Amino acid sequence: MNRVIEARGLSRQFAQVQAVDGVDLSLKAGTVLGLIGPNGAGKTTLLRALLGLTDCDGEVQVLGLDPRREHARLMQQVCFIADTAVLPRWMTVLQLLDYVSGIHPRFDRGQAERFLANTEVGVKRKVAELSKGMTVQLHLALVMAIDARVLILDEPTLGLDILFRKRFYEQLLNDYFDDERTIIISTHQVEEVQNILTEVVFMSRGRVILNKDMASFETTFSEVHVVGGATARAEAIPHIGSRPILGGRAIIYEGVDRALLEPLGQVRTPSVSDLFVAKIGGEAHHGQ
Ligand SMILES: Nc1ncnc2c1ncn2[C@@H]1O[C@H](COP(=O)(O)OP(=O)(O)OP(=O)(O)O)[C@@H](O)[C@H]1O
Repeated sequence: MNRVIEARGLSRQFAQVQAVDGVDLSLKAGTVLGLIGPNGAGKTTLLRALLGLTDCDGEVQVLGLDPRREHARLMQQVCFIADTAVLPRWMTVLQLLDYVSGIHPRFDRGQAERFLANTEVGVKRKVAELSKGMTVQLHLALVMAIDARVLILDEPTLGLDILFRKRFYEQLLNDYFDDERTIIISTHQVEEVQNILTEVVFMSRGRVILNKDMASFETTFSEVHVVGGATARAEAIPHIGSRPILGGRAIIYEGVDRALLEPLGQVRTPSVSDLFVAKIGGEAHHGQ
C-alpha cells in the first residue's frame, strides 16, 4: 500500500451545517500537508473524520484501516494534537512523563526530556501552574516523542510566541520528519509553515478549493510586480488576484506562461498566504 491516507467523497453534516462536503484526499508517506482555510471551513471536522473521532459519509482509509471501524488500531499508529487543555492539570510534568511512558508503547521518554530541556517548562511543576504557551510546549514534547507514522496537528502552535513557533517547525522537520512519516498541519499561520510543506490544501465551506504539491504550485501560479504603464497590460491578462504594493501592484495568475509575464515586471511564485487570499478571499466575496 503506498497511499497512507485515501479519502473519496468524504462528507460530514451537522444538523444545518455541511461541515465537510465531498472531500477527496490522497497522501503518500513522506508528505507534509498544510491544511489551510478560514474559520469554520471544516478543517478540524475533516481531521477528526480521518481519525474516526467523528462519523462521516464516503470512503476513507488511513494506513489501510477504516477509521470508523478500526479506530483503536489506527490510534496506535497515529498521533493527534488538538486541544492542549486535555493534559491532566493536577499532575507534575514528571508524573505526566511517567504516565505517558506507561500507556504509550511508542513513547520515547528521553526524547521528550531533551525537548523540554530547551523550554522553560520545569519538570517539577504542576501542569496547572504552567502558562498557556508552556502547556503547549509540554504537549508538543509528548507528541514529538511518540513514534507515529501519521502525525496530525490541528493548530499546533496556537498560543506560542514566535520564537517557539519557529523552533517547533524546525524541530519537527529536522528531528521528527522522515520519508516514512506523513504529517498534516492545520494552521492559520501560513507563512510559518510554507517552507516545510510538500503539499497544500485550501478548504472553504467544507470543500477543497486547491490541492497541490509544492512543485506544481510553483509552475501553476505566478505573481508579477508591476508599476506604471505595465499595470493596465498586466490586468488585461486573466488573473485571480491583484493587490496594491509599494509603488505598484502585485498580480497573481494561474496557469499563465511566465514568458508572457516577464516583460511586464518582476515575476515570482506567490506566497501561499497571498494565494490563499486571492483564492478564498474572492470566493467568500462572491458568495455574499
Ligand atoms: N459538533 C458539532 N456540532 C455542530 N456543528 C459543528 C460541530 N463541529 C463543527 N461544526 C460546524 O462545522 C463547521 C466546520 O467546523 P470546523 O471546526 O471543522 O472548522 P475549522 O475549519 O476547523 O475552523 P477553525 O479554523 O475556526 O478551527 C462549522 O460551521 C462548525 O460550526
